Amino acid sequence: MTEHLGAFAAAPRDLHAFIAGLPKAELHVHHVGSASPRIVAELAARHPDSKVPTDPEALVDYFTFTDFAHFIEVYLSVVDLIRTPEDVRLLTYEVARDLARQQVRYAELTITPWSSTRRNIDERAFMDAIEDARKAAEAEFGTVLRWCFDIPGEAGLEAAEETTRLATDDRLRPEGLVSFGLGGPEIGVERPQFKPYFDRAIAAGLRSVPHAGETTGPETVWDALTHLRAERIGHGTNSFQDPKLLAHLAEHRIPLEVCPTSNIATRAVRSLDEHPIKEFVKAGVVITINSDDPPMFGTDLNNEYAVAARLLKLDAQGLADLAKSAVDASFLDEPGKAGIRNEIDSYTSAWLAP
Ligand SMILES: Nc1ncnc2c1ncn2[C@@H]1O[C@H](CCC(=O)c2cccc(C(=O)O)c2)[C@@H](O)[C@H]1O
Ligand SMILES: [Zn+2]
Repeated sequence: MTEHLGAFAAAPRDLHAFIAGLPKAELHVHHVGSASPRIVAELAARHPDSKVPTDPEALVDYFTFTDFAHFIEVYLSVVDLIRTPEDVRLLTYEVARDLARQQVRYAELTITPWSSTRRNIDERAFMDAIEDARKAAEAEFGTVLRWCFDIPGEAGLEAAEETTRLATDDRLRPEGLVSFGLGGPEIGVERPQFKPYFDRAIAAGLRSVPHAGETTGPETVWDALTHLRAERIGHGTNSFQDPKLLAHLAEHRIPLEVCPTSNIATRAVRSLDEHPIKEFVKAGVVITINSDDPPMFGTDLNNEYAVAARLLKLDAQGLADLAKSAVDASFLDEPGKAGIRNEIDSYTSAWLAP
């Protein structure tokens, strides 16, 4: 990707059109955090005891956050709207539809099953709902979905135990599950305490993708690498503060799942122009571009690619290379990866042809 820096040739409008049609992979996007304003409003209307607005326009204000803790508080009020297996199925199917509209061919969706099972959604019915939506989405939209089950760190070790059980029990574990994560606030939630749970998930064949360095410093990223054996890092934003860490990520080709607009919306970073994405590229770190909780942050994956194009001064070929980096860093099988890479190449050649 680096070779395209400084080659911002196409007009921005053309680049937006290029991005809109570019086949993409999304590696860091949360299930509940992807609920569109229409779905949130529909669920809120079904559950009038909730404080979530029923009017999609009022949601814009509701989704304006003062800090990360406020974001999590609002996030949990939306989690509270998901009360039945049918809510889970509808949400998952509609999320897939929104991804397909953006030419997302493959997505790893982060799901927090504990948040649903503790709200008395039957665990078997929960798994069936997400799998049913996954299969329907693949058949109807051609978008392949895979799951990352994450521990909500702040909820403690009981939630960790339950998440690990749901992810590793052969009778429950859904076919689409590929990875294991750790989310929520980082302050006061030390990564090493989750080592035994990650060990069990990894032993069961899952890949390790914890959030780290989003709201705390580079030491949390080191902890995620050392104790949780992270293969990719969710955000990793504050890695830029430690040159040795950047060198380590680059040398071991551990990708960062960068979500630029999310970091501004949760006030983890002051402005897009101050985002360390340029430092990551300069240090040779593999980056992937992602949307995190798109409607809550007023963004989508296409917009995140446009942001990356601006910050990294990328042209169409640079954007295609970025899209291929996400395919390479994904947990899709090799034939699946090759298929999307080929699609990206043919689309880009046709776009660039005179
Ligand atoms: N940018 C983000 N960075 C980090 N995480 C993010 C981000 N976006 C979304 N999340 C999600 O937030 C969840 C947090 C849930 C949580 O802490 C909690 C605590 C106590 C009770 C309950 C409950 O359900 O009752 C939940 C995480 O598991 C994660 O999947
Ligand atoms: Zn996230």
